[in-house]
Parts: sequence; structure tokens; C-alpha cells
Amino acid sequence: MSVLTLDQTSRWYGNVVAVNGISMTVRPGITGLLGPNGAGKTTLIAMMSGFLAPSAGTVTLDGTMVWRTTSVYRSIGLVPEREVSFGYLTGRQFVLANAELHGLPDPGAATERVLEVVEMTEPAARRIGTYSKGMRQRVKLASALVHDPSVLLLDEPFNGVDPRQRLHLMALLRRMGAEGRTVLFSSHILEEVEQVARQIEVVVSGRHAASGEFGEIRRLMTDRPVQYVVVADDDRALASRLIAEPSVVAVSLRPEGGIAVSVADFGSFALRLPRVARENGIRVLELAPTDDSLESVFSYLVGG
Ligand SMILES: Nc1ncnc2c1ncn2[C@@H]1O[C@H](COP(=O)(O)OP(=O)(O)OP(=O)(O)O)[C@@H](O)[C@H]1O
Repeated sequence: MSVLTLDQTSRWYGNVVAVNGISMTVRPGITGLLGPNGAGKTTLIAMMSGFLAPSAGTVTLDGTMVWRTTSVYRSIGLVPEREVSFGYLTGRQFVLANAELHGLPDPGAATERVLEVVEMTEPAARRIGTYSKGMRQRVKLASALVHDPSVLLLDEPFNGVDPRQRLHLMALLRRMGAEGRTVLFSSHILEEVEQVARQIEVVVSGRHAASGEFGEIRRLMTDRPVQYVVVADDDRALASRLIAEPSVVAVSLRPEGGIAVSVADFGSFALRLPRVARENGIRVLELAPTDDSLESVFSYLVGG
């Protein structure tokens, strides 16, 4: 069992606090680390993989401190967000170099094994500089897996990858999770995390905002009141009807036209709005959310 534990872990750069007292446990299977840009995901992953020392608190793997413990590094594979900068090497040479750095007994065999896992055996003879984004991602994954680690950490692995390669990568991660590895990947896209992760950890502004199964996180995110703008051919008449609806929290007429509606339960509001309008002979011309950015969802989760 490989369990990563963060205990009150913080990291600051000068006076920028990138990670602020986060405690979490990452178990075997797939965990999604979800948060907007700049939330501290890269910094967290760097501490989990032993590349960065926590400024305070600890990161341990099965009870052993990760930072500066070489034996622990042997159990961890990291797929960083940045591109492989050795475009002049072939995929095979790159993976082999990593196998040799790990001091594996048979680096050649380990390289072939892992190239096959990521289905890159054939293109591995070509230079990395000629690869597509998805192929580069797979070669990075191969080099992270070459020493057969029980923990696999991936920083934004789906960024810029085309849909077909994305499905392939998701299938690979699922396989790693099913094999009992502890897999954690970061993303700022909820739908991406939803498709692969069993467990989700949400970070916002360096803080741990929520933790749970996908359904619980989705509920937290969708049950919050959301603001919509509704434009009708008679805004005032519609506003007076909408305020009577249980799914509606607040209604106001906007000076520029339309109605600002704060909705607690979008599902029932979406069903009721056309009926209310029809029953009163009002035509709805437009319905649009006003604060549905991921950032606003995240700040709701941290009570901001
Ligand atoms: N080396 C550094 N020096 C100073 N500040 C840094 C450094 N690295 C990160 N930061 C700051 O720490 C905060 C968290 O950054 P981090 O890269 O960990 O977030 P992230 O969630 O991975 O975001 P992104 O997805 O945009 O990379 C940001 O405010 C960032 O500007």
C-alpha cells in the first residue's frame, strides 16, 4: 500500500504563500487534484515527488518523509507539466537515459516494457522533436514509469492533448489505478477529473477547499445559488411571477434591461421558467448564467 500523507504542509516563496497548511491523504487508486490556475497544484506535486522541501509541515509516503529520502524516490514517478527539452533524442533514448539514471539492473528491457505500456514502441525510434503533443505526453509517462513506481504523480497531463489522445491517456491512468498504484493528477477542469478520478481534492489559493467522491464535490458545486439573467418581452411581469417560485432566492430588474435571478436549485428553475412564462403569456427571449466561471465556483467552495 502506498499512501501519501500531507500534514499541515505549507510552502512559501519569499512572501508568496503558494501552499497554506494543507492536510490530505492520497490512497491507491486515482485521485484528481482540482483547482484554478495558480492554486498551488504544481507546488504541491513538487513537494509530493520530493523535488521541493515543504517550508512547514510534512509530506510522507507510508510514514517515511519524502524530502531527501532516496529510497522513497524509487517508489515515485513524476510526469511534470513542462515539455521534455531534449527534442533531439529519440523517445527510446530519452526513456533509456531515465532507466539508467535509476540504476535499473536491465535498463534496456525496462525501457521496452514501458514503451509498450504507453504504445510508443514504434515511434520511439523517432526524435521527440517530431512528436505530437499526445506522443510527447506518453513518452514523459513512459520515463516516469520506467522504474515501476507505486506512486504516479502527473501535473496537468491532459493540457493541450487532442481528444483521441486524451481518451487513450485516461484509459492508461485507469489501468494504473486498477493495478493498485497511487495515481494523482492535477487539472483545472472539473469534467476532466470527473471522467477518471474516484477521489477529488480541491485546492484554491493554496488552501484545501474540499475533499470527497466526485458526486459530493459536484453537489457542492451545483447546489450553490447561481445568478442568471433572464430577458423577456415583459420583464416586470415575469419578475413578479418568478419571486413566487421556491427555486428562486432573489429577483431584481436590471437598469440595462432583463432580470437578475438568483437561483438555489437550477434543475427545478429550468423546468419551471418556461411553464411560468407560458401560463402568463410572457415570452422568454434569453437565459444566461452570469457567474458560472470555475473561479466563482471555487471561491464559493472556500467561502470567498
Ligand atoms: N518559484 C516561484 N517563486 C515565486 N512564486 C512562485 C514560484 N512558483 C510558484 N509561485 C507562486 O505560487 C502560487 C502557486 O503556484 P503553482 O504553480 O503551484 O500553482 P498551480 O495551481 O500549479 O497553477 P498553474 O496551473 O497555473 O501552474 C502562484 O501564486 C505562483 O505565482
